[in-house]
Amino acid sequence: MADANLAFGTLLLLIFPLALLALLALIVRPRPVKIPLKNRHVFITGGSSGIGLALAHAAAAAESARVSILARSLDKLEEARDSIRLATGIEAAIYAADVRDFDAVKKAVDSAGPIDVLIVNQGVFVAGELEKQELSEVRFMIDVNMLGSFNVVKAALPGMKSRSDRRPVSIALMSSQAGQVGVYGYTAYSASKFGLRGMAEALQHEVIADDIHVSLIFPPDTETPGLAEETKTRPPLTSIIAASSGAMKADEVARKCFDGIKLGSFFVPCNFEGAMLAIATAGLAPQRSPLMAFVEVVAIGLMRVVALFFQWNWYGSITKFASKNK
Ligand SMILES: NC(=O)C1=CN([C@@H]2O[C@H](COP(=O)(O)OP(=O)(O)OC[C@H]3O[C@@H](n4cnc5c(N)ncnc54)[C@H](OP(=O)(O)O)[C@@H]3O)[C@@H](O)[C@H]2O)C=CC1
Ligand SMILES: CCCCCCCCCCCCCCCC(=O)[C@@H](N)CO
Repeated sequence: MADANLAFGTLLLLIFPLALLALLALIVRPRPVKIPLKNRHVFITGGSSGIGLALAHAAAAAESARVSILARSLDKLEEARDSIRLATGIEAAIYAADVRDFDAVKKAVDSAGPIDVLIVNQGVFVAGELEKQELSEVRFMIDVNMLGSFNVVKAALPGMKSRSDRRPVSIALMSSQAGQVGVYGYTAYSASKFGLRGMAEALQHEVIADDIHVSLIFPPDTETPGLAEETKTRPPLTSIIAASSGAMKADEVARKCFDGIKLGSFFVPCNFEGAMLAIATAGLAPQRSPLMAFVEVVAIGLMRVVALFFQWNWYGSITKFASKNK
């Protein structure tokens, strides 16, 4: 009897997880891939400031053959180019264009030449309750963050598909943890970032046959000029909820991005809270790592409990604020 129990226990504890892992290894899609950075062309939108600038520095340091950055202000682009040259000796190509202007983006992308790693990073954020926010601000965030990303991908895709270098290539979209969970003060911003997820999932279906791999990056609050500007007018509740996830430095985020891009990871979380969010919001996202798939399957129930605790805490803060302001 004791033997039977032991055997049964061993079966459950050992064989079941191993069988699950083996099954997942057979079915995870897309298949595992390695995307080399060395000697390749990395094109970064919003590459003149914050996370984008850190990405440009990291790409140059990774011995990319070429680094191109695109943003609106030529002054900031030139400053960025100088700082990249100073730090790495690499001369980045700069393109002044607004992502809302498809023709301008197309012109920049065409003169930059075929792209191996496209990082669609530009973004704007103005926090505020929808009731107080102007519709022009809502439109601004949707236009730059979402439609702007469509413009960039649409402009770059033909060249990426018809590349002569047959090695795998990457399209990475900069979302945010506010693109995984709706946050007070971020109705428009969260919508613009959640939108990128739908785009990324569908796009991956469409481009996998061309060996193009989509990544979706989810940083927490990150120390950048953009965040410094945003915090001046951010509602206290937005800051309180955002502080549930530890703040990061731009170059730490950049490092996580390239780790994820090189493995073709669909979700790229950046910190521990991000890893929990990735599991809690896995849904039907593609997953190419059998081990991560295993962790998702095993931990998803527990992560739902953790998520409910976070919401319990956030609704507590919201209620406290509401009664204070009555
Ligand atoms: N910082 C944070 O806390 C977090 C940021 N993110 C996301 O990371 C990305 C970068 O953010 P961050 O580094 O903080 O931002 P910054 O404001 O520091 O930099 C934004 C970059 O985007 C460019 N940009 C803005 N609007 C446009 C436009 N219409 N066309 C072309 N380029 C544009 C800016 O240059 P210019 O103004 O000259 O055009 C600049 O290079 C954004 O998508 C943001 O949503 C995600 C999570 C957290
Ligand atoms: C399983 C559950 C785990 C839960 C962890 C939850 C943490 C969520 C915090 C939300 C953070 C939002 C940051 C937005 C950053 C951003 O994009 C702005 N700074 C604009 O740039």
